[in-house]
Amino acid sequence: KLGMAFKKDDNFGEWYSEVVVNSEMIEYYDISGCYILRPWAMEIWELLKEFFDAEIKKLKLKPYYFPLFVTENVLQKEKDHIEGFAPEVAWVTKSGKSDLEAPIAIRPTSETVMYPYFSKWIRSHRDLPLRCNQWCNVVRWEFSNPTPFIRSREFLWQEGHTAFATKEEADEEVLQILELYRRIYEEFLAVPVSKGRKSEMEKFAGGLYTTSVEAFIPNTGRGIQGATSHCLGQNFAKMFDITFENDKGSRSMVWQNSWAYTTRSIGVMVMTHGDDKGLVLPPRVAPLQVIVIPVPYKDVDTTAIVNECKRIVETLEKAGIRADLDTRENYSPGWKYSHWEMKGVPLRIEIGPKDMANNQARVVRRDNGAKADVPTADLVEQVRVLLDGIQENLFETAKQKRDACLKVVNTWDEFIAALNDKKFILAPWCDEEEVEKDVKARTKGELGAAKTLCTPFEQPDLPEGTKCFASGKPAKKWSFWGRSY
Ligand SMILES: O=C1CCCN[C@@H]1CCCn1cnc2cc(F)c(F)cc2c1=O
Ligand SMILES: [Mg+2]
Repeated sequence: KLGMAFKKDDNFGEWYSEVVVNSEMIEYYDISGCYILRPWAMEIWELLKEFFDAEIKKLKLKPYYFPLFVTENVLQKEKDHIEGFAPEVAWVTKSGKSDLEAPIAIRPTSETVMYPYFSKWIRSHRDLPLRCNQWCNVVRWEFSNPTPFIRSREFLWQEGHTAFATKEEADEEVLQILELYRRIYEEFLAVPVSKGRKSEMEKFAGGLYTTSVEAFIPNTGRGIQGATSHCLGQNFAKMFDITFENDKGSRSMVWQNSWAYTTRSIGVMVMTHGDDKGLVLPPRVAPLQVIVIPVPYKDVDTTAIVNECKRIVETLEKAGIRADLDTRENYSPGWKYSHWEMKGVPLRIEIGPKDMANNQARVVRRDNGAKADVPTADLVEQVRVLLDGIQENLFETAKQKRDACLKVVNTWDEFIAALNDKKFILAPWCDEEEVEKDVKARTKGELGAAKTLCTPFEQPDLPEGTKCFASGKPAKKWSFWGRSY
């Protein structure tokens, strides 16, 4: 099937669903909220994982794998850790025809699975820091509208869980990981994000503080959390008795962090860069960076053209560029152009008789459609330049679009107008939770309520006497507000 039935600016939901299927990333599954991730998605996940895993190994993280299952009493260990989450927990209650003695939960996150063993493994300060990361799936039986990559009942993620002797070490690592998440989004997925701190109401209830990278989807005017890095303080050390003998011979509780990014990141990339021809892939995460297509001509030697295409692919692959050719006889060149545009391949190379005669290649960019005739002798160099140019252009374009949606407001009326205008709102806030709750109450409705997305680390100047947009009280900080996913 070629071409898109829905336009991105007309029907975003249907457009998105069509792009992820037509680009062969996703196959819908017969259980709601569950999706099949096909190679075109998994290869992107693996490219991100390759980068992130290498970076956390530099930070001395060790790979672990903990069980998928957790007992009821362990999961319930701490009320405020999973309070409010209970409806999302999936349970195994039978094996075959017989009931299990006690129901077993499928991990929605792994704190309660891991921390009893952290308690066992950490005895003295020589056992610290403990740095554990696992790549796995988690299950959260959510009921709000399921969306491929963005909100699914099972998703893939990495979850890092670390323990330190001091708060300083924990605080430092929280930000080191957050910077890696910024790089995942900005340097690989070409998606601009804002680093900041979650409010007391929006943070992970079991932790001390939460930092996150926040993205924004202009088409829906919704913020979306890209990844999160929590300092847990000593809360879980207290719950799970994770202590160590310090150098004074007494016992101290450890300081812990936990952090994650998920396959949601792929969905954010699709939403950000996709267009009405389909997916648009940033080269650094493109499973295929160049597709070479022979353009045969009547009574011209097709074999020579195909051989030239093979030679070009080999040359590009030797240079570390992910390239392939499409020699399928039963499809026209035009059909192939549309197919590989739908899949978002950053560069297309067309080789026809004229190109052969002139020892050149016709190179076409997916992001802006620009065409160039490149001498085959310069091809590797030019392809590298073009791929870097596409990566940069996608990021800058996304940044400009996101910044065009940014609205600084100072009053309630400005806030409501900006909210209804699908803006990414920056507003002065008195930092009172009651006010946050009040804004939620006053903005709830069909599209969901507005909430704080994060308080950006980069704070604009806050002139003395600036009032909170919602309460009129003295503002303490600038925060991002908006509807969200
Ligand atoms: O966000 C992270 C990073 C990786 C490790 N976990 C933390 C906090 C997860 C917060 N959270 C998030 N969702 C949950 C859903 C549940 F069903 C449940 F039982 C518990 C949770 C839950 O604790
Ligand atoms: Mg949730």
